[in-house]
Amino acid sequence: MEQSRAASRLRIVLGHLGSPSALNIVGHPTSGTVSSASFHPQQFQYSLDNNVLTLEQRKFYEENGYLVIKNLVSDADIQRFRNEFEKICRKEVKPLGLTVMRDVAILKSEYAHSEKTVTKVQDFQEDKELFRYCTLPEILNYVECFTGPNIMAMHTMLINKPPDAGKKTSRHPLHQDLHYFPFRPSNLIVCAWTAMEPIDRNNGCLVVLPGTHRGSLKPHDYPKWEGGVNKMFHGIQDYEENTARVHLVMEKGDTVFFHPLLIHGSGRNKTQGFRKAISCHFASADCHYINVKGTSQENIEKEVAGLANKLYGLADSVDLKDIWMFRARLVKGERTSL
Ligand SMILES: CC(C)CC(=O)SCCNC(=O)CCNC(=O)[C@H](O)C(C)(C)COP(=O)(O)OP(=O)(O)OC[C@H]1O[C@@H](n2cnc3c(N)ncnc32)[C@H](O)[C@@H]1OP(=O)(O)O
Ligand SMILES: Nc1ncnc2c1ncn2[C@@H]1O[C@H](COP(=O)(O)OP(=O)(O)OP(=O)(O)O)[C@@H](O)[C@H]1O
Ligand SMILES: O=C(O)CCC(=O)C(=O)O
Ligand SMILES: [Fe+2]
Ligand SMILES: [Mg+2]
Repeated sequence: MEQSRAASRLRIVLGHLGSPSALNIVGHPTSGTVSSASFHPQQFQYSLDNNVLTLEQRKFYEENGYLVIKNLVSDADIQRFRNEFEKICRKEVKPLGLTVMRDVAILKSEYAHSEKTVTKVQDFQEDKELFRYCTLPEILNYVECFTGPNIMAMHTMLINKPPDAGKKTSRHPLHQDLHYFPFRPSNLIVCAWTAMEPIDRNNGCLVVLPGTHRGSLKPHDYPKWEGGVNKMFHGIQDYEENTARVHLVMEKGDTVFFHPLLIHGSGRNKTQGFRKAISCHFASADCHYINVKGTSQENIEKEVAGLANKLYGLADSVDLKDIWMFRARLVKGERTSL
């Protein structure tokens, strides 16, 4: 109660921010003045006013760029995602537009099609079962705290990190997801990533550098790893070696929401199991596309355009924007811009 009153006061203080929810004042009007010593408007630039996050959770995200919600997705839902993923691996279903990735270390192996050859599937927006993840009310309830009410699912993945074949290729180098995205503003983008089983340092949990979302987008390129690097797994070349890394140990169903500038990666899978997580990047439909030519993102755009050319015969000059518009899906509210 105390918190929601504080929140409604904040809405008044922060009215100038201009977000629709910031102007939508609910609760008790307050005529008293608010001491600037107890409120720091500038600290609330990464999340929107809402009655979902506690003040503590909101402050944590503002400071750290991520927020873990325990036990958010049910076992029953996770089992359904798992079943559908297995069907995809066995080629019993072939969703339109889906990209199937194999780990660079096992490309030449002789496995039959099974979950043992698939490292990741991307762009499952046409798969009803998997896409349910992006529409779960419990997920969207939190997403809205960052995107506001008009929500687009922009990018989807189910990651099946394989046992490391000895070359450390199962690692994901430290990166910022915004490197891959030609839309802004970054503060209206958030990733939801749900552990489909217990995940810790043994099977390669997410590793984050807290607070790095407050920095800028850094140049990315392939890390110079001896054992090889997966296609498009770009990493940051010159991050602060001294920045504290935090390993996110998660239980099945736990979900982390994180900012697209947060530097993160994941470690090697030292177990014999395939470590599974499902995720979606959401953005406010009010975001706009940008032209990345002349920016540090040009290298990834060229690579994606090259792939589109090879796989679909699209012109090399194809604008990334068109690909994003085509696979983006509205999940709540109105499709205003993206
Ligand atoms: C925020 C978010 C976006 C962050 C990220 O997810 S970062 C990682 C994003 N990664 C991607 O988007 C990768 C997309 N992957 C793909 O499109 C596919 O997996 C492809 C790389 C095109 C492979 O497609 P596939 O149908 O398997 O085609 P092929 O078996 O004929 O292979 C075509 C050529 O690609 C090579 N390849 C396949 N998988 C990998 C790999 N994991 N690492 C490095 N190279 C790879 C393969 O050796 C082949 O090369 P060539 O024989 O043509 O020289
Ligand atoms: N010193 C480093 N230089 C560059 N990248 C690093 C460094 N340390 C970690 N990383 C990146 O961060 C990711 C996670 O690191 P982490 O230390 O958890 O994984 P790991 O080295 O595979 O396993 P572990 O340290 O638990 O044996 C790695 O995949 C790697 O991409
Ligand atoms: O290893 C993971 O599950 C996270 C991968 C990741 O950060 C990404 O694909 O952008
Ligand atoms: Fe990522
Ligand atoms: Mg390490």
